[in-house]
Amino acid sequence: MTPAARVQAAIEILDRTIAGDAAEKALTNWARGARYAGSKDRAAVRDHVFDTLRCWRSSAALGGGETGRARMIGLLRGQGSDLDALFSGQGHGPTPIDASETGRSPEGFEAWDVPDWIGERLRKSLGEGAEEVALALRHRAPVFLRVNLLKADMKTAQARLSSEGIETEPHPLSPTALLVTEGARRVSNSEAFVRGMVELQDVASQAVIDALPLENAQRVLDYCAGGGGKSLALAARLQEGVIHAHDANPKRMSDLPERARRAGANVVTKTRPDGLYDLVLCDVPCSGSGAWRRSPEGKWRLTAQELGRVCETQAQILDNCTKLVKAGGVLAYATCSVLRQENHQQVADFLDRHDGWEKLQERQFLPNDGGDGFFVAAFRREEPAPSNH
Ligand SMILES: C[S@@+](CC[C@H](N)C(=O)[O-])C[C@H]1O[C@@H](n2cnc3c(N)ncnc32)[C@H](O)[C@@H]1O
Repeated sequence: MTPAARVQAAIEILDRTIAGDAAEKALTNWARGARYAGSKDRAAVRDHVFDTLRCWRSSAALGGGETGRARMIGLLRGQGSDLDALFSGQGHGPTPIDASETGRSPEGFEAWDVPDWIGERLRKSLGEGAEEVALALRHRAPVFLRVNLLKADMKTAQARLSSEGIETEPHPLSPTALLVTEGARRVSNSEAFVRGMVELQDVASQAVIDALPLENAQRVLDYCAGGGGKSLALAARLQEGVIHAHDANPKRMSDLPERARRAGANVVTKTRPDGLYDLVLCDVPCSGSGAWRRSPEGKWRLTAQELGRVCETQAQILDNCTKLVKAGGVLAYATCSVLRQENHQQVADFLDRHDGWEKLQERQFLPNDGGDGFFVAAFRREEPAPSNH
């Protein structure tokens, strides 16, 4: 496909998303009907679509309209691309741009590429830092790997990846993280990956696990395990002992036993928690605002009501999990959000609702630190006072 034909394909896919299809579905349907498209074409079309979704408001302003075509013009205009070459009307490319498609500079929250109400929440949550975070979320997320210390050390994993054309460098946010600088698309078929030496995992997600006080922990519960990314990272940090992985929707854990086998990790899936634990991690459902670089549609779909509902679920999960922690044990709370309401506010509300818990730490990671936006907090359950009898 020519660069212009890729742009035309992206325009059609964006129009499908405007009509209501999820972008992934629209991309899959397009790829099924486009047998002529090679892997590089598919990757380029996908990049156009997701770049536009990240910059949905600014691209509409710059492109002078709300259609797939207008947004694509706006995106490319903002990137400084040669619009005349791409919109020449030749071959399978889009028709030339006419005088009505001029556009204007985006302003205020339009330029931040967030809905107004989210812009306000970001300001309340992050103050002066809000704009930098919003602007970071307009860009593609880097690819990070976690070196699985159960199978390899950092140097061995890096050398192995390099021999397969995947270049990496360590990242200061986590001692197990490698930033992929070349060959990211080769990772999932590489020997290093297939043999469990590395996992795909965001650096801040790794840093959340690094932050947990796991010394002396024998029994650990990952209460919202999902696909199990954090369960596997927990298992790699735990010297001895077992990780129980649980999820309200157990189907989400269906690949976890195979992933754990490949990683050599002691992770057992559980439909119900089993007894009391030294540490319970609640990696709760959230707005996903810290990960909007990867899932940009969430940025435009989230509503204030939905955020309110998610916050209620987060508080309920924390409350339920208090019953699962041993005296002296730790309850940990994590989100991939940058919104105060889901993070510091939940911590403050939890401490208001529950006696007998001491806050050990809370930390916010921001997308401009390199990884996704994440938040982690930990509370220790106080030991009962010794009786005088
Ligand atoms: C943020 S995701 C977990 C991601 C996962 N820990 C990882 O690192 O890959 C949140 C998970 O919580 C689960 N969940 C939602 N409500 C829950 C509840 N009330 N109890 C337990 N899990 C719940 C969802 O099914 C989802 O898999």
